[in-house]
This record gives sequence, C-alpha cells and structure tokens, in this order.
Amino acid sequence: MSTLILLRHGESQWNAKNLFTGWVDVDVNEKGAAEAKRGGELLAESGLLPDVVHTSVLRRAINTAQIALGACDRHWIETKRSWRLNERHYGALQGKDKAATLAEFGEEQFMIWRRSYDTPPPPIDAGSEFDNFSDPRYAGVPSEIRPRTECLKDVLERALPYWYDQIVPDLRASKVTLIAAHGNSLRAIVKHLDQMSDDAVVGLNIPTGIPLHYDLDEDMKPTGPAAYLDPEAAAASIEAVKNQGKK
Ligand SMILES: O=C(O)[C@@H](CO)OP(=O)(O)O
Repeated sequence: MSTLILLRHGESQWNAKNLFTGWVDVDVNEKGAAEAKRGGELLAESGLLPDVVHTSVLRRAINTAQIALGACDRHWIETKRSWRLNERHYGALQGKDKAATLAEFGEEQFMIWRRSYDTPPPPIDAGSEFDNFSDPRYAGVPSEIRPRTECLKDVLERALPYWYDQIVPDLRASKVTLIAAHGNSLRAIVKHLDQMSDDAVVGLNIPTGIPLHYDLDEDMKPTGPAAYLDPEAAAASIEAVKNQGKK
C-alpha cells in the first residue's frame, strides 16, 4: 500500500482579496502561513511523515510545503517541482475580482469559467499585466504547450504525465508522498484518483492548508475514501471556497 497526501496551499494574499489568481505568483498571507503550519502539525499528529514532496513552481505552494514540513521536522526531504502541478491558468480572468466578474457576467457564466470541466476562460492578452508566458521559470516548457488559459480538462492532461513519470515511481518505492499544489490542480488529481465524472467534479472544492490522506493499492487506486486530517475545518473551508464571489 502507498501513502499519498495532497495539500492545497494556505490562504494566499489574493484568496483573501477574492481575486482570480491562476499562474500569478502571489504568496500565502499570515493566515495561510498559520494554516500551513497547522497542516504540518496534523501530519505529525497522524504519524504521516513525508519522504518526498512534489510542488508546483508557484511560491504559495512552495512556501506552504516548506512551512508544513518544518512543522513536522521533515524540512530536509527530497523535493521536486513542476509547472505541471501549477494552478489552472485562469486566462483573461487572472487579476480580476471574483465578485465583480460574477456581477458583470452573471452566475451561470461565472460558474462555467470557475468550475466547468471543459470550458476555459478567454485567453490572456500577450504582454498584459498578468501574462506569465515569458516568465523564465517556463523557459523549458515548449511554447506550443505553454498555456494562455486552461479548463480543468487541460490541467488534468498536463498533470497526468507528471503523475505517471514522477509521482507514481515514488509511491511504488513506498515513499510517503506529499503533493503541495493548488485548488484546481488538486481537483484534477482527485478526479483522476476517485474516477469522478466530468459532472461530479464541478461540485468538488478543496480547502486550504488541510492535508488529504489517500491509501493507494498497487494499481494506484484508493483502497477507500480519502480523509482530511481535520474534517471539521475542511468542511468549513470547502464552504468558503464554494461561495467565493458571492456577497
Ligand atoms: O483564483 C484561483 O486561481 C483559484 C484558486 O484560488 O480560484 P477558484 O477557486 O475560483 O478556481
């Protein structure tokens, strides 16, 4: 059996401001750092001590992982990072206020952009303020696959090669494996693991900073339902994520 832990970054500066974030590299705020620390304490309390951590290349996931690992004395473990674990690229919505977007376009369009499986927001304009296309960290990503917007299906398609090539080998080697990533990149991974339908994943929201524990069999299938290490806090945070944008 293999142990996998998924951890969404703690609250970010833009989560708190209610802005669409995507590939914009904002950090966790004070509350987010506290959530990350608590996440690490939960790992220690549960005896789930990671042997390896995989993160995106965005600082809110990188710093959340480091704070959480520090809190359970595993700050020294092997670390791997990939753009394939990044948040969904939010296209032209990056930097926009969620409540203002909801008011301007209406709830149906807002929810299609936020949660539909296969409809991406409009692409971001090249050279606009929150366009990350030429950021040096993506220099090694072929330009034809470097996104200017993404739907969840696109995220799953770019995350799966990393899952199979980098994460599954660690799980097969019996390493307790932590993935520190983002609301939508983790939704894609959960969809894959739990074999959720395209319709069911619309209702899936991931709380900030609370480790989600999976036991996987040798076919990398969950042996039972995944469990949040603090179910009560997870339920409250899921509700808050769900209602973002609404006044
Ligand atoms: O703005 C974003 O990048 C994401 C995660 O914070 O938001 P949402 O939950 O609306 O997909």
